[in-house]
Amino acid sequence: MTDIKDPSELNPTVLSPVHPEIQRYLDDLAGSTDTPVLLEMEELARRQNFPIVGRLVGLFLKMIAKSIGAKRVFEFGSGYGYSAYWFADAVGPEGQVICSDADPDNRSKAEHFLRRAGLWERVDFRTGFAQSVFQFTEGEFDICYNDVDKGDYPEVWRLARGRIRRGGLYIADNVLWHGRVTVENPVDIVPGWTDAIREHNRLTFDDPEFDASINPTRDGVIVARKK
Ligand SMILES: C[S@@+](CC[C@H](N)C(=O)[O-])C[C@H]1O[C@@H](n2cnc3c(N)ncnc32)[C@H](O)[C@@H]1O
Repeated sequence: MTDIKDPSELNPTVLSPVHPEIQRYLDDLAGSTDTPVLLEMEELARRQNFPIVGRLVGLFLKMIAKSIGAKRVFEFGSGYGYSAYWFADAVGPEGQVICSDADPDNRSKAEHFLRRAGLWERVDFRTGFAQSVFQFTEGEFDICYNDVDKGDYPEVWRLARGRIRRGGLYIADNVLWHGRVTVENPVDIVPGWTDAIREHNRLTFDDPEFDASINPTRDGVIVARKK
């Protein structure tokens, strides 16, 4: 999959939806949720410049997953399990989070972290192309979560939307793409990604079977509830 650096280093047009002082305040509040495993996962992201969702979005994912009583979650693009940590926490001991990632090394790291957090038993981590893994996985989901390469966002939305139960959620990260979605000719990390995200957001908002909204935390998280 495409190896991305921090987009803010690569694009002079990037915008943060949250003022830095407010961001610091929110980060400070969220510090009360520290655990040794979370701190290690976040430190690894900093060291390797790996794009995890971060603490505030993690807390948000856990809260909305719990609020609909989610028990079965599919993740497209799991990295080394940081977002899965929050979903696995939310689904409880009877629940399951099916993770997918192209890089087998990410699976090993996820096992290392999530086992220590007592969450690995709730995770079924499958290595491969996420869209194929999904097509080989049967059944409906309470939540489908999309965090793959951004050019694939419209495809993932089209795949996922029909397999979410009524009252279930479609969630995708990075839907503001560091502000590029607002710029006419953005400097893109990979040509076409901004247009793909715009198409994805439009498709999601315009779908009559879903109610959609964007939480502008970090890089924007879209949440669409199936009616
Ligand atoms: C943004 S990171 C995921 C971060 C993770 N959701 C988190 O917050 O901890 C994207 C990951 O998805 C993987 N990836 C991207 N596109 C993929 C695809 N189509 N199929 C499988 N893996 C993919 C990349 O290798 C990378 O590990």
